[in-house]
Amino acid sequence: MKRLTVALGDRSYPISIGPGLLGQPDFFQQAIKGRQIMVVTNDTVGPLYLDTLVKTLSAYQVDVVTLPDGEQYKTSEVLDDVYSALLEKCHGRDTTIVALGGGVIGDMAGFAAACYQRGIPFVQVPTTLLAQVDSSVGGKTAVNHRLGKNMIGAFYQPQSVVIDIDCLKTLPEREYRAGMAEVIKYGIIYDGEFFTWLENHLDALHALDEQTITHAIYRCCEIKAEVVAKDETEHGIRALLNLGHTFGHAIEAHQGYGNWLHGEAVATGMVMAALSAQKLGYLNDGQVERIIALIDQVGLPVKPPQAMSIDDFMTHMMRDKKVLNQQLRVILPTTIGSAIITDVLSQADIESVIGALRAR
Ligand SMILES: NC(=O)c1ccc[n+]([C@@H]2O[C@H](COP(=O)([O-])OP(=O)(O)OC[C@H]3O[C@@H](n4cnc5c(N)ncnc54)[C@H](O)[C@@H]3O)[C@@H](O)[C@H]2O)c1
Ligand SMILES: O=C(O)C(=O)C[C@@H](O)[C@H](O)[C@H](O)COP(=O)(O)O
Ligand SMILES: [Zn+2]
Repeated sequence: MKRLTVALGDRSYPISIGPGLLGQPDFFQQAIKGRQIMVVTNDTVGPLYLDTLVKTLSAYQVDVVTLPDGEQYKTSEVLDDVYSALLEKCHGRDTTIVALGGGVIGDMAGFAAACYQRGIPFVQVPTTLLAQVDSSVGGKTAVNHRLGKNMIGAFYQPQSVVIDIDCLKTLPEREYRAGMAEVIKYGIIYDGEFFTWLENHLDALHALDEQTITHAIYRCCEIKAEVVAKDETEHGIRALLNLGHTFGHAIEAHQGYGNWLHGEAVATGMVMAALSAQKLGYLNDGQVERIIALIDQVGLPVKPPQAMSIDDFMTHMMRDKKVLNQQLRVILPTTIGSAIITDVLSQADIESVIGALRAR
């Protein structure tokens, strides 16, 4: 078992990573103060892991709300079901919400916890690779709006993150690949050695070799914890975690939520960012090819959707949360292992990047 801390003063919390944690009461008891729990899950993850979790939480009064599965249900309307379940069962401010699922459930349950009775505690139990390496850590919670990703939300930190790596054994292949996009992101923005390590360990990672996958999850959480501790509400370095997301969120919203998975859209977005960086002279040809090769080897898309025009991209990108004074700002790598936020990328640059990728 490995443990990390997200250091945020009196709101600091642990991240525990290991096999079988879902069945171990200790990891929950340390974080849960009251007697009541509301587990938020979905109709795919519930049948797989709810029984184990409820048994583990047998010292508490546990209620469950099961949401429909999918990015298209990450909405204010569906979130209302969580509030209804809490009210119907008379949950008060001492209730803890436990988010059992991937990033969609974690983001929604976290936002419900931030809002219900103006804030109740919550615990993240991420069950996808993407949620284990990224979304369960750092306190970004949200739902989508039809006009933009994660547009309604709050920064609200969990009490604890419990990562049971055994959950990955039931994860569909496509979801594993989507999670790898965020793993690769950490290598590009923060740790060139980790990027090289990924290039050399793809097979062991894919086989879910325990030591290898634990190392990858640990390193991603370590980087995220360090970044979030320095800049919890994204006024500086935290924006780097958004590499590929300005392009990626545009793809997700334009294609219809759930048609491109978040990780798939971010993968293509990172390729677009790499080509943009090459165009501006930040990355050389060899670095760009390494980024594209790793993303491609994992089986992630490297080209934007054929039907998406430059205007489609710009419409969505100008609503991105990093836009400042109506000026587009994107994250671009400056080498493999570091990145910057910049406002110098023009619409013409982006158009030429899209053209170059389509011609490949
Ligand atoms: N808050 C953040 O910092 C942050 C970071 C990255 C992504 N996100 C958000 O996370 C979401 C994407 O998360 P995701 O990739 O986990 O998608 P997801 O939550 O939709 O889960 C992917 C699929 O896998 C299923 N699933 C989950 N765990 C499983 C398991 N162990 N076995 C079998 N099936 C399982 C789910 O039911 C779903 O069908 C997006 O909404 C994205 O915006 C948030
Ligand atoms: O934690 C962060 O900060 C991130 O940007 C992580 C991203 O992987 C994640 O997709 C996040 O939800 C995007 O945030 P948004 O502010 O662009 O909606
Ligand atoms: Zn993301």
